[in-house]
Amino acid sequence: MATASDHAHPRRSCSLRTLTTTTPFPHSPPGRGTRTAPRPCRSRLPTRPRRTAARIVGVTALEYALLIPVKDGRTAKSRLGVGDDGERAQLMAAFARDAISAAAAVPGTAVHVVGDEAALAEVLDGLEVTVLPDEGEGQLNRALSRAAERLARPDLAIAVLLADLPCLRTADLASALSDGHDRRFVADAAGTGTTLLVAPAGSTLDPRFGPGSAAAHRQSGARPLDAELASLRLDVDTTDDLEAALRFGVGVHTAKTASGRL
Ligand SMILES: Nc1nc2c(ncn2[C@@H]2O[C@H](COP(=O)(O)OP(=O)(O)OP(=O)(O)O)[C@@H](O)[C@H]2O)c(=O)[nH]1
Ligand SMILES: C=C(OP(=O)(O)O)C(=O)O
Repeated sequence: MATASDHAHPRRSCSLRTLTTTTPFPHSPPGRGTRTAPRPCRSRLPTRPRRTAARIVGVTALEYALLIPVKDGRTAKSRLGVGDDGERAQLMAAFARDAISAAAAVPGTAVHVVGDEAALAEVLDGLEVTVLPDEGEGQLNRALSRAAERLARPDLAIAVLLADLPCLRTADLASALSDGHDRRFVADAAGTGTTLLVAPAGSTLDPRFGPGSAAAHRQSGARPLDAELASLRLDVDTTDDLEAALRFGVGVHTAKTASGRL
């Protein structure tokens, strides 16, 4: 179960855009208000977001479905030269928990992890996400396209955030999601990969993740976001990346898990 110390975010309701109350919300963009600390919720298939309820309480309605693909920890982060398979799996889980915790706090956004629900049970324990099955047969882009098709709705934008972003700050993600209405992406710090792809409502996601994905997304017509968005660009694939992330500042899970490992 996630605790109140998860990125210092209070927990939220699974029905989105919850109620106005008194709990401060540390990483919210200015003026976005506060939240309750409701119960976490997970299910295999998402129900339609309850927008009516959001309208009744007069706060932000659902605008974005955010897909976060997470691999089974046993095969993840093979390029990370830290520890054995088990330790790498623990680090990957910590990166994912920090990224998901920050993402789940963006107003108007529902987080859907794409992956194997049973294998990820511990990683996702207590987080406010739904889980969509990985139907990609080993192909990340296929898994993302299938998940997007499951959620498709004319008024819903769909975005993909990779899970290896232990530094992610809610404000950076909120800023990127609200920067325009076109199909757009955020390149990683190296400029070659992609950490976020956003497809506006009514468009096709057309994900092109993998080696050289920044160029591939640009060629597909997506617009690169040029704002700083530092915490959204620091993906961790290698030990050097992890060191850079630790220097920048990681979330609580990664800080704890990485401690003494480098
Ligand atoms: N569900 C799902 N997630 C994936 C798949 N491939 C990659 N991911 C996730 O996508 C994100 C980016 O992937 P990579 O950086 O290549 O991560 P990785 O495959 O664990 O790392 P390497 O083994 O070093 O390539 C990470 O959050 C992965 O967990 C896939 O086939 N299915
Ligand atoms: C899948 C990607 O991530 P990475 O480069 O971290 O493997 C990507 O950037 O498209």
